[in-house]
Amino acid sequence: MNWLEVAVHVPHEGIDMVSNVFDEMGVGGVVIEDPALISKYIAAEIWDHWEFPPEVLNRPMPLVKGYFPEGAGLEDKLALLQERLAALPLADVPRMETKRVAEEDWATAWMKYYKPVEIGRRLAVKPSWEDYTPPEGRLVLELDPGMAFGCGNHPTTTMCMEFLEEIIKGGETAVDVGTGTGILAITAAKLGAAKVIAVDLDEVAVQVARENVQRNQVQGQVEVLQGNLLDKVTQPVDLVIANIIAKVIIILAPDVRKILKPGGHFIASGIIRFRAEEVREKLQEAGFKVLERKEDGEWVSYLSVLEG
Ligand SMILES: C[S@@+](CC[C@H](N)C(=O)[O-])C[C@H]1O[C@@H](n2cnc3c(N)ncnc32)[C@H](O)[C@@H]1O
Repeated sequence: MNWLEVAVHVPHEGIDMVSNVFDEMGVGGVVIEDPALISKYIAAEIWDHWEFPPEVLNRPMPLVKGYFPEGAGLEDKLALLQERLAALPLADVPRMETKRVAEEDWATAWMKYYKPVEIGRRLAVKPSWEDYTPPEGRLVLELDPGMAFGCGNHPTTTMCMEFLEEIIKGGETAVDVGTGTGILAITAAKLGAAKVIAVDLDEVAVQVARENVQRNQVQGQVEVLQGNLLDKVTQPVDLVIANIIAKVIIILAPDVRKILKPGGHFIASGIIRFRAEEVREKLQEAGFKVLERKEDGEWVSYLSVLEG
């Protein structure tokens, strides 16, 4: 099925009114792009990292977008929408723009961005729909990311994989906090970890990670659980991996200390560069010695060890 995207340009005070018009017409999944709100969030440092093109940030007015299925009755729906927008108590009638969107573009557009990628000295990640023959000696992870994060194409993930390659000797127990697709837990298992608990808050990620664990036949080593940070973990482990964000790493560090065996490692990633020193201090305060720092673009990852 194809869809018609209707973008309505509206002043800030009209955003809720236009969303409500879409809702009343049975249009679900309304998208709001409000440059003032985005700028406010950026200024308040609510996001560690953001990527908005200048045309979104500099747009003079917010946009409210709704999606109509193409087919019989579309003209009437658009006429009704126009009528309802004209009746809103706003100084000017909001301007409307339309664009066709093909269903298959939505469903599969992201797939073209995922290609097989070789990571570190011994690892490779292959999306499940791509053909790839690894060079001798590379361990291949086969992943289908679905709606979860982590297909080996983000530096925060690849830096963790490189650390895992360095420290896993075989037989370790580990926890992967915020597992997404399960990529880091599966990496640890393929490198020889004996037991990995992979946790994510998001039930979609948990489902995707479980499928990827099966796909890579590491179900004997990796257990995927839905949970908040370390709330499902009680046993002491040799290694904790967390690729989340700086704020969460800071909160997590004292709890990681509680479940790590003495001399255990903590791989912390997803740290935006401007918060990297603050994270290092918090790691040290929590009793960790930072062994190595990696950086790639705006992102920093630390490998640390529990002292004492
Ligand atoms: C940046 S992704 C990392 C995914 C994967 N580990 C990787 O390295 O590519 C962060 C993941 O952490 C999960 N997450 C965020 N907050 C969490 C929390 N409080 N407890 C557990 N998981 C959390 C998110 O749902 C997301 O899947």
